[in-house]
Amino acid sequence: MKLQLALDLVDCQGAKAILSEVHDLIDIVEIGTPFLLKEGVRAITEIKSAYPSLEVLADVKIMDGGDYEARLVYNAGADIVTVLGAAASVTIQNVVKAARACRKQVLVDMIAVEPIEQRVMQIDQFDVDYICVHTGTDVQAQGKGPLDELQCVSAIVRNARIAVAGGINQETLPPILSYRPEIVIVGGAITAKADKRQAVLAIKEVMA
Ligand SMILES: O=C([C@H](O)CO)[C@H](O)[C@H](O)COP(=O)(O)O
Repeated sequence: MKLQLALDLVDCQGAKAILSEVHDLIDIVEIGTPFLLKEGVRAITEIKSAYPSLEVLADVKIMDGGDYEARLVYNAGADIVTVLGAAASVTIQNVVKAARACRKQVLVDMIAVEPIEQRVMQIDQFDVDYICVHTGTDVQAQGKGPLDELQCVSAIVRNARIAVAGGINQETLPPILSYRPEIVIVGGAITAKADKRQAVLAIKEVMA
């Protein structure tokens, strides 16, 4: 099981400051969507150059132009690229082709896909590396989390590995772990804390 740290509301300087505190404790660093919108793909290159031993996931949330956008991001240094489960199947399949050509990986973000079951079963046939159950920040604000969808998706996925994201913290993590996701994605529960290293250590203690 891997811990992915999502860096969303940062710039390159802020991201490097956080990583200087916790880089040795995490497995994957996510260049979050707001971070990418703010800094562009150069953020991927800067972070990968600074921390080459970390896997870098670029949360570009590809919705179209699967081959072009995936290659753009892989060439910037990303190890994993995200594509939306809401995108056309051909878009997801084009991202997978680009990933295999670049010897990189694909995570399909199921954010806001309803009903999720049938679409997950379709996508699980596309040779994607990860399928991510994800409760977006706007839906989190309505008091919702990823647990119910994770229970459903864990029961039907046969090929892809499972990732989970959406407001995960020390308190909400234990029931999530019972479904043994391959990647646990945590953002605000770490980055909003004054002592980020202690926050990561607390999360890892629950994961152990
Ligand atoms: O992908 C994310 C969201 O859509 C904002 O871009 C976050 O990185 C993801 O939800 C993890 O962050 P937290 O929900 O703060 O743990």
